[in-house]
Amino acid sequence: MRKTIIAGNWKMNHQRAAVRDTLTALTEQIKGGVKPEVIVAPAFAYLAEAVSLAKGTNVHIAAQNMHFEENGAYTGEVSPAMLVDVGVSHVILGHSERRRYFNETDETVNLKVKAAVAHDLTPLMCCGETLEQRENGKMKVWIEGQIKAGLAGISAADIKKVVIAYEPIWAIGTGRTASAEQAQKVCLIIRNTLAFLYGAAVAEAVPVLYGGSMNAHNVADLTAARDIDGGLVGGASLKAAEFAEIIAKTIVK
Ligand SMILES: O=C[C@H](O)COP(=O)(O)O
Repeated sequence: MRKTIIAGNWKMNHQRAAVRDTLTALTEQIKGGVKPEVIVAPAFAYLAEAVSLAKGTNVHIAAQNMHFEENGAYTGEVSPAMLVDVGVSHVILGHSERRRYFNETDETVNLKVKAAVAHDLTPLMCCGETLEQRENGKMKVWIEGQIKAGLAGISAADIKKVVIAYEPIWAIGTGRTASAEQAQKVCLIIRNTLAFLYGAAVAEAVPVLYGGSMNAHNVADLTAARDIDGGLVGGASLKAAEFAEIIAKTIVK
């Protein structure tokens, strides 16, 4: 049975007090009854504090990005070893906002996925198509390409340490969610691509999440779908009560 995961990506939101308040309230609200694995990704500046707040709770802390090199002259960057050093366990890689605003490519995402796995950080590797690609019938080829390129050189043993997040760009922060049927269709394309690369049994073990305007109203529908193993939640993860409701309503299959 593969894991069900709900991850909150706080993006460039929440300063110290809000990080503290939201995490404290969240850990309190999900105490005891949590079924999916819960991950929260605050901004770099607050990772160490978040790790310390989450210690002994059901919440894992993720970074929203990292560099693939160990160290060196890369002003402004953070290495995998630094994340491990502060107690971070997961890292979001290749988010469409990183690809769009910071020139991330499938090649750099691939280097980061390899570096994450080498450091025992669990990568949440993102993929997703634009509305234009979807409307032009290019979604399938695009998604398959992102998965193959992002995972190039990742072994069958290491893919089991990877989480994939499908985030249609047209659904991110727009309030326009993909229907469960649309999201399931793409998550199945992703699983079939994993099966092509690693075999069906391995593909069955890899969690594939959906992200894009997920909220407490649509999470049950989305996570009831066979190949959707949870969510990568943006806006609706910023308030503890709303995020806790999403977690509570997630279907663990
Ligand atoms: O990483 C999270 C996704 O970009 C989804 O964001 P959203 O839930 O605000 O649409």
